[in-house]
Amino acid sequence: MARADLDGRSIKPLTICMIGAGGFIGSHLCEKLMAETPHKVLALDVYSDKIRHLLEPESLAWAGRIQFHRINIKHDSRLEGLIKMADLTINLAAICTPADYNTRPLDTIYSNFIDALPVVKYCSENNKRLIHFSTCEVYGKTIGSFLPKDSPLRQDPAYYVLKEDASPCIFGPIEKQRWSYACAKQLIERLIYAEGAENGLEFTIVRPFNWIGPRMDFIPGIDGPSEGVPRVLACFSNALLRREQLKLVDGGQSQRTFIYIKDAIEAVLLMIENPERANGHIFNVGNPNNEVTVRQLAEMMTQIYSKVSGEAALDVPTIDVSSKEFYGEGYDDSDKRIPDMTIINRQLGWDPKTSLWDLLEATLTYQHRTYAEAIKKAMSRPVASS
Ligand SMILES: NC(=O)c1ccc[n+]([C@@H]2O[C@H](COP(=O)([O-])OP(=O)(O)OC[C@H]3O[C@@H](n4cnc5c(N)ncnc54)[C@H](O)[C@@H]3O)[C@@H](O)[C@H]2O)c1
Ligand SMILES: O=C(O)[C@H]1O[C@H](OP(=O)(O)OP(=O)(O)OC[C@H]2O[C@@H](n3ccc(=O)[nH]c3=O)[C@H](O)[C@@H]2O)[C@H](O)[C@@H](O)[C@@H]1O
Repeated sequence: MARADLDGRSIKPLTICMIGAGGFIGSHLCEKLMAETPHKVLALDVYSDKIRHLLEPESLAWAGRIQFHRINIKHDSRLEGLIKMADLTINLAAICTPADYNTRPLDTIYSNFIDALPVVKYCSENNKRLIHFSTCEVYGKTIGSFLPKDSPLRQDPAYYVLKEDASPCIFGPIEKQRWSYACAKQLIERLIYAEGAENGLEFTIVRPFNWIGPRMDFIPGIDGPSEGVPRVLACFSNALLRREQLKLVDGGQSQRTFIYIKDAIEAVLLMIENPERANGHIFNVGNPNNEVTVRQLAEMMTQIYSKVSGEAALDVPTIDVSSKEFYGEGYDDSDKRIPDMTIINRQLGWDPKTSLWDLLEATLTYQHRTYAEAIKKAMSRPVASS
């Protein structure tokens, strides 16, 4: 049966240039596009491990519809040609782990702003549609966080719900280099918006709110550097797999809404296949029903991992650490992130489905199956003597 868009028109097969296709979100998007659509993907990245199962063997049902190009977009003259060959470019490439923002601020700013510039330019000059991945971090802190602790207004959604077309972007001072990422993302959003306004670029900007699931980041010492600090899902998974305490930064009081990657990818597919409804828009993509403090997240993950692995949890499963100890000088944090869903709901009729419990159970089952043996082996190896 021919695929139809939300307005009943049949969808023509597209060629998509996906930059950063080998990452967490890219791997899920490629999987969905191969399994459920006729679209072709030119997959650009410096790594391909997370999409290897889609590239080999050549007998796969979608062979010929996905092509990997090992390209660093910082310096590769093939970029423009690949964008020209495609109907649509999706840019996911970025440094996007908070441990880097204050320790490698230059790399962070270059990656999120400077390196994205040619992509925007080539799309604009060649009249190609662009879906660019920004972040919910562009909202920074909530207005409510500046009110007195006991102010009743803190409970009023007007002071914390984050709306694409109304909320301000509130970052800390320059010396808090945590905001280097958010600020670079904000500027590239403004540039894309301006290309749309002045030069007619067809664009959609996505602001993900803590998408999580299998293949997110890496487990230090197993499929990433031992000293590396991934995002919270992988940090907590790593501690659970090693039977270590989960570290709560500054007491784990910050709040987040987590969304299952598979729900979020449905929203991206709707954007891809409904350009008339998605062009010119900025979309929050999150799950406002899945809010927890980081401490609650740690408690839930501990309980679920115990169920999944059959191992009893530690007597004291968490430990408090200061942000300076954990991330170093210049760290700062978003206090609360509730996405307003009005625009995506109106334009694309999309809503998230999966509860936090269910998504953590699916994800931790994957983590256990994928890493438990490798961790056991690594931990039983004698430490090399100097
Ligand atoms: N996962 C989330 O919840 C989340 C939240 C907010 C924003 N985002 C944004 O979504 C995008 C994708 O995030 P992700 O979670 O998949 O991250 P990821 O780190 O898993 O994926 C990014 C990919 O981009 C590639 N890349 C980076 N620089 C490159 C370069 N110069 N040339 C070629 N490839 C390059 C990396 O190798 C990596 O595979 C990023 O822009 C990120 O800022 C993600
Ligand atoms: O995912 C998003 O929507 C955006 O937010 C993330 O930022 P953040 O949520 O702060 O990063 P996480 O590593 O997921 O941390 C969440 C919270 O857990 C805390 N944390 C993290 C790791 C840990 O071991 N312990 C711990 O308490 C952090 O301090 C933070 O308050 C990242 O910046 C991006 O991937 C993305 O743009």
